[in-house]
Amino acid sequence: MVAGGSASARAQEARRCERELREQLRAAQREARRWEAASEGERRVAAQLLLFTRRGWRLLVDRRWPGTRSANVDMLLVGPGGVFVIDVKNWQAAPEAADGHLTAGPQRRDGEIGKLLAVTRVAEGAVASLGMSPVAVQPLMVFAGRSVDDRLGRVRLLGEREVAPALMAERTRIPAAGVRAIADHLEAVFPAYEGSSVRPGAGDGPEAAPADPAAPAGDDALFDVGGLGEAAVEAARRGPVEQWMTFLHPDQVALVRRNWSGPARVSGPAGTGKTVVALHRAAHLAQRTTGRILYVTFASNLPRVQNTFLRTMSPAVADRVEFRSLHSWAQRFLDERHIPHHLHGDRAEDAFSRAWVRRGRQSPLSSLDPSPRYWHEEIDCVIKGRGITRFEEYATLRRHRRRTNLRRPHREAVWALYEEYERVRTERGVHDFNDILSLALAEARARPGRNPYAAVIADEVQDLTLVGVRLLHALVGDAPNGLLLVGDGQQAVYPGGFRLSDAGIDVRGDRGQVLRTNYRNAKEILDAALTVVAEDAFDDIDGTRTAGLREVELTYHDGQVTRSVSRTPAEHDAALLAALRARGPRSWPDSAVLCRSKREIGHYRRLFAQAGIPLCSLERYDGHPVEAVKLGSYRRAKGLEFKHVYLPDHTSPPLPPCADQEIAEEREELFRTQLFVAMTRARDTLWLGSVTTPRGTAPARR
Ligand SMILES: Nc1ncnc2c1ncn2[C@@H]1O[C@H](COP(=O)(O)OP(=O)(O)OP(=O)(O)O)[C@@H](O)[C@H]1O
Repeated sequence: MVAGGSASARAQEARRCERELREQLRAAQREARRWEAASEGERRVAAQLLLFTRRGWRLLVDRRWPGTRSANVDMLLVGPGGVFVIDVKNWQAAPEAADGHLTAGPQRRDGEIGKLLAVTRVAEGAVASLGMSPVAVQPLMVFAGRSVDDRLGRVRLLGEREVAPALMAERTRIPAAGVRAIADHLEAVFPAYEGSSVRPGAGDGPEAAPADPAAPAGDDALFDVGGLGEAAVEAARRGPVEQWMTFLHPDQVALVRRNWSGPARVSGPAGTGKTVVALHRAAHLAQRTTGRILYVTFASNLPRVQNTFLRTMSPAVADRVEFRSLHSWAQRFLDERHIPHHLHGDRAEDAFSRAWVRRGRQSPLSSLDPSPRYWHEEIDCVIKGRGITRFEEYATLRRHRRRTNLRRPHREAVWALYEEYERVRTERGVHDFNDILSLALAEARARPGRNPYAAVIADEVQDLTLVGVRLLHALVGDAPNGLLLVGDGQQAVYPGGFRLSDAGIDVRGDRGQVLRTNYRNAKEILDAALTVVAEDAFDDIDGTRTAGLREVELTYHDGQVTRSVSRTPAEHDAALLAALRARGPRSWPDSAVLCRSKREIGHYRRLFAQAGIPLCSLERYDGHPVEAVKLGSYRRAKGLEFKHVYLPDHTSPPLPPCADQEIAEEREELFRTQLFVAMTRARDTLWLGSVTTPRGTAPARR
């Protein structure tokens, strides 16, 4: 078709839609006119809403508020855009929302907002039993005879003209078939109000309105409420992975809505919906409070992706949830508090190299491991990461997830190296990442009254250091619903570790919750991944020792693991390209190629450019669907997921020589954990490439 032709087809279609809308609105107006006892203004609002019943939505009018004797709910509107709890106002004076208050003329009307919020909570509770997240329930106050489009906290304030376009613009959250089941359920929970003053006239009342002819035939008998979540999940499975969820498991919704009396933790194996719960909770808390919510992770790319998800899911509150990597947040925090700091990773690194030459290379440390890397990690993750400042503390410290048993002379040598590093670093006037967190912690503790958050959520908490967790705790203390830590010790991809008890955080009892159903990985994929870490028991941050091969419940869906063994690197790369091409370009936006090192990433970037396969670096991926294969490291893939994952050359890389067997084993184990994380990013298919020719005997590749 020529360009003009397609434009005219679009114009024709737009005219058809407009005609249809006009007809539907006229019918809705006729229907609203038959409402007895409603004022003219209320009828006009009703007409706007009845319009939606002609498009497959359901409107419940004048319902009893359960648990009260005589209170009523004006309207509940259920449609693809969610559940709307509606209060219609026909006020003499214009409403005004300012400084967190609703006024009309000289009068404060905050009580009306409070009442609407209270009944919204009842509706949330009602749909939670169907697995529907509270983020899909929205309170609306609609003003007859007024033009308004405003917001007061969670409540949207709309005039009679604004309400229909606003609802029309809502993104689809509930599959068409689910609308009826939810409405039926709400109809039972909120019974018809006996003393109703607004009644639809006889005959074709709003609930009798014909369904949208475009919607799939809704046969009540065929549709059971229990299957609602499943239907939604199936629809999501077909869409891009970025699609967000409205339906969770009722147990997950219970965690989202739970009232915790202090800090809480949600843990569980890979793919069990921890992030989903954390994001829905962030939105839920933002709906419940007027304060800000801080949502942090260790990785710098993940906050962007999570921000995009939350914006799609719950745009109304998105501005009050701040997604940050912990280090970038801490730097800004120091700026705001005018605390001088000078983060310079390279110069700090250089200071360490200098210290190693002076105090490490000739010390007993090099007989255990001659490469400085292990000792740098010791200072980073064990000493500074845990805020150790005195040798006596370090001398007897239990070094979590460090296998080598360092005796006193080694610890003394590490301490001497640490002190030298600190001396050189200070001399150069630079800070490392740990210093930034320590400075921020000191400031947060010194002036706790100025900490600005109603709640803090840390995702992938196992990757944070003890000082990082203490810092987050200092921001909210033990306030109810203040701190939520989300993560899984089995996915700790950095050396070292800590216990929550070291941070003075107590999550015993119902404040420590575990999710157990994997919703992401096909069975074949999870089995392959668990085989990698089967022998690696690990200590979780609450101190529990857990076997590597964990019991996980699976939600069944088909999947495939392909192992491709090549003789040479060139053959291997050809096999990778062939696998990507065989699945076809339409699969590429949902595919990721994950690598062990930066060098490999560079290699595959060049290879894909030559092959004409579009790429998007995980560093730049922000959670919006992109027409490209994602490329990044195992660590950068943390917290993300893809339908298809390709792991080229995935077997353990040759590790640097090391005399100490335990250090060598620790490195191997860390690599296995990273590989496990990379493998569990795959939802439907996993491609595992390997090369049999020993390195150095094949033509050099990278
Ligand atoms: N109740 C549910 N029904 C269906 N799918 C779900 C449900 N809960 C979560 N999911 C899906 O499961 C996948 C994994 O969820 P999520 O990323 O939150 O898991 P996670 O525990 O944070 O994983 P990881 O620790 O591996 O990063 C996502 O695709 C999510 O949409």
